[in-house]
Amino acid sequence: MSRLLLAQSFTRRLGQFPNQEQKLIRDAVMVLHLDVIGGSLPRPGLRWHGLNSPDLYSISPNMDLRVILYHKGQDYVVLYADHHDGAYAWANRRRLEVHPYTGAMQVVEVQERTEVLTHVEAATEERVFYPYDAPYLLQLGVPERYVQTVRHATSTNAHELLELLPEEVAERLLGLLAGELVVPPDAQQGDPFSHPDARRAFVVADNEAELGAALQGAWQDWIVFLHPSQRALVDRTFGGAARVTGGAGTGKTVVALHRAARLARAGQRVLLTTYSRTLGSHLSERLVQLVPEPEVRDRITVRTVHALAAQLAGELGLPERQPEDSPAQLRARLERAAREAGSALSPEFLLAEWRGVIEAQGLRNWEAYREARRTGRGTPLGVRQRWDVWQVTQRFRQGLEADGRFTWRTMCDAVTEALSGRPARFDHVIADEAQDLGPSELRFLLTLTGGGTDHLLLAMDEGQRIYQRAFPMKSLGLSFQGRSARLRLNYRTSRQIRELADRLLPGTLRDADDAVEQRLTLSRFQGPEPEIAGLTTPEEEFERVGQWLNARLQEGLQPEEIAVFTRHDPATTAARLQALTGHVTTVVGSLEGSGDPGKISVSTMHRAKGLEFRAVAAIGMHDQALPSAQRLAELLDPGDQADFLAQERHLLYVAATRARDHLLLTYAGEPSRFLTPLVVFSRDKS
Ligand SMILES: Nc1ncnc2c1ncn2[C@@H]1O[C@H](COP(=O)(O)OP(=O)(O)OP(=O)(O)O)[C@@H](O)[C@H]1O
Repeated sequence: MSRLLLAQSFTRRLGQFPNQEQKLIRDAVMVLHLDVIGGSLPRPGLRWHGLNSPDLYSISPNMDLRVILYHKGQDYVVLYADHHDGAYAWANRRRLEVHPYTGAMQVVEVQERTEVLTHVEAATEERVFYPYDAPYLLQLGVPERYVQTVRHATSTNAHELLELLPEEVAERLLGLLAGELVVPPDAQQGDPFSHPDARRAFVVADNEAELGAALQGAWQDWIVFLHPSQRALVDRTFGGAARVTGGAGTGKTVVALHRAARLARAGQRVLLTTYSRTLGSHLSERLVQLVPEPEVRDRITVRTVHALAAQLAGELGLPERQPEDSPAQLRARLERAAREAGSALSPEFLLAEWRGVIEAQGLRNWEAYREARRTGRGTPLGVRQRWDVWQVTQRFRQGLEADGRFTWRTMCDAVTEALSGRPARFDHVIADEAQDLGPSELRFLLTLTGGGTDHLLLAMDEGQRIYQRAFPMKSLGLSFQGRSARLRLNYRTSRQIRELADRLLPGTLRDADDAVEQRLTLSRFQGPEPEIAGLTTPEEEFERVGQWLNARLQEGLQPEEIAVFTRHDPATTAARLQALTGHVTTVVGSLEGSGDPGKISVSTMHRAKGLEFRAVAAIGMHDQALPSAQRLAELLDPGDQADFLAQERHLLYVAATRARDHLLLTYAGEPSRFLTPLVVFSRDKS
């Protein structure tokens, strides 16, 4: 029986047409579906037409539009749509081939670049894949016609070559570049479209309703076309706590969502959690799209760690208290406690000791603190000084309790204690942005599950740690040996923006457990070069950002597709930009209204986490603001300073990688020290 499949290259392209053209294309595909399923040939009105490339055909929704199809035997695959010339140019460069080893159907790009790459082989340059023999590369899914080209690729052209290859193959080769052992996928006989590699690129439209939904845009890429390495993480039984890592935009949140959905469909109780409120609401919205069945969604609780701790504190009957967690509030309290205890220790030092050692390790008595390891703290402390710290922090703790207050971590600790010995609340906990969860939060999450198989999955990126000092997970008894995977394909950010942002971080990151990660990633599309603008005065800087925003809007971007981030004071930034551009409406602070039609989002860089926009401007990136000079001046301990600087650097990485197509970074006066190497990089490039 005949069947109709849709390729990701088609669904992705369809969304880019204006509504009227989308409708024409949709109608033509629906008609084709009727004919195909009915067992007849495409009706003459579709103007079915064979092309030069083997097994490729076109149909014509009107005089100009063309839909490109593959047809062989019983299979019809809708591959692409475009205006006349664009469609045929696309088809001329494409072949659909069953891979001779894996058995998966692949869309292979054939074009002059392949030949160019074979010839640019410079005698002096190392050929990065040369150590791997042709049969192994073939087993990895490299299309046969590319095997020799891959073997001759050099470090200069390897990335360009990877962009031409099917995504799953590119990701495996990136793994080789990162020095990993890459296991070939299973070879599969039979239906070439059902191989896991092919399910990345093609989906069968089983019935008319499903096809209709797909064509209306309900089949979003991240819902339907999971990448094989994402799917493997969604489906895998880990047999213990597991971790998925990956740079910004590599689909960690998507994996977390799909895994939650899969487990809930199997009848399990799942907690899907994260640190920040903005990401929490983003997760809820996406879950509704991914899981239409309310009875399945009911088994998934989406809540931030702190909101859940507060809710459980209420349910468990713990004394009612209010959060008090801002550094300024806590410093003021510590200052008071030090005065009362007659201690000369600075509030800043005490706060770092409280946060980084006492709270972090959940220390409840003097003996434990006296013996505690103070990893990462720069100033050594003798017993006498430790006693001094302990006296002050105990006073501080009692003061908080007496005033009916809690810090979020003491709240998590209290709930963890109250939960001990009670039945597990969830079968699985999946935590996104887990690099920002501290030991108290993780201990709390661990007590929520019964510790069964797959009880915990952490999705995280060391390079985006902006709140939390790194700490060894093994101190909580967590090890991810053999249960850790890294995602390498960036779906969000253009190559140009990612390359710039990647320069903010070292190529290799080491976490507090001494696990080393190569950060190599690959973007799937290209875009305009990001801009860095150095101005003389803040007025000129605002002027420049205003012009840039206007230009984006004139290009056709919707205001809700644009965001402006700033280190401090988004309210003022929003007001000034609105006054300058006239038509900009602002959403300030919490970003809760982000994505509202007609509004450009303006927020702090901290609130940017987990979000994405087509265009992003980061304003005020001068050296007094980033790193925050005021906060830096308060830190006396070298360990605290190093931590703070790393977090501020990560903040710029987070802000820059929210952008999909357009990025502008501006400063007036002296550029941020983190920006300087990027300025040099962009200058060299242009
Ligand atoms: N398999 C896929 N196919 C197409 N798009 C995808 C796929 N997986 C993820 N995406 C898209 O890529 C973007 C980034 O995904 P996601 O937010 O999951 O990444 P992330 O690794 O959690 O990013 P960050 O760490 O920066 O928050 C999203 O727009 C998502 O829809």
